[in-house]
Amino acid sequence: MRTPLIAGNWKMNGLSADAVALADGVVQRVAGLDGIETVICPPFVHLPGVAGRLSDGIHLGAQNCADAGQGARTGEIAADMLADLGVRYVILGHSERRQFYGEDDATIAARYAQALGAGLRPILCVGETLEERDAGRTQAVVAEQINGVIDRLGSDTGLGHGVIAYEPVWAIGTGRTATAVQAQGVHAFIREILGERQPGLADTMRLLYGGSMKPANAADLLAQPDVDGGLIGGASLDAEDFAAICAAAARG
Ligand SMILES: O=C(CO)COP(=O)(O)O
Repeated sequence: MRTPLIAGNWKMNGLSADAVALADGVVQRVAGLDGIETVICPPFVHLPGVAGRLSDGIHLGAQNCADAGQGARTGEIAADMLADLGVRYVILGHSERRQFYGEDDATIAARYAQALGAGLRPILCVGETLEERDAGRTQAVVAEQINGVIDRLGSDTGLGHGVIAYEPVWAIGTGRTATAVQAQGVHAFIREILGERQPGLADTMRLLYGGSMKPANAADLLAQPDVDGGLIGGASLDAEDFAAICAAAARG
């Protein structure tokens, strides 16, 4: 039995007062929901402010962590610094990191290993561009992104207690969502890859869908057998919308 997980990726939004107000709004609406886990991932600088506002079942997440331990890495944040603030999850390999900051499988794997080492739960993001989907390469791209990390982690640790988020790039911030059938198809394929590469995790690892998930389409997506939750961007900036998605996950 996989507990549904709904994670809000606030991306690079909000000043400190906005972050606290949004966290309070989420806690107020989500705290009573049973049977789901909720994560909110504010920008780094708001982590301490938000940490003090959370309640049971609502965890703190970060949007990245460094590919090395503490030391000479200007501008980066080490995984143990995040754990020290009470962070439990960390988003890694988001398509915006891949696209705008050139993160590749090697750096993502190194970040993943750092996160596991600090006791964080990585949320590894994978997904194809529209061009890749149109060229029939969705499965190849997703397999390459997952295997690229597994190969570099080595077999001892593997993906550990991480989570995979399937986020088709063409659905992020576009209002264009993958249909429930499209999402389920890729999620089932990811479970097949896990079955081959990490058999112990194939049934237990949670697979999130991300890309224009909103209250109106959440129930349909979350009803799919291999969709265990969502990674929410735009709708996570509105406490009511985010809570409505959490409620859909709790009902499903
Ligand atoms: O990138 C996302 C979450 O990480 C999805 O963003 P949107 O929900 O705004 O499409």
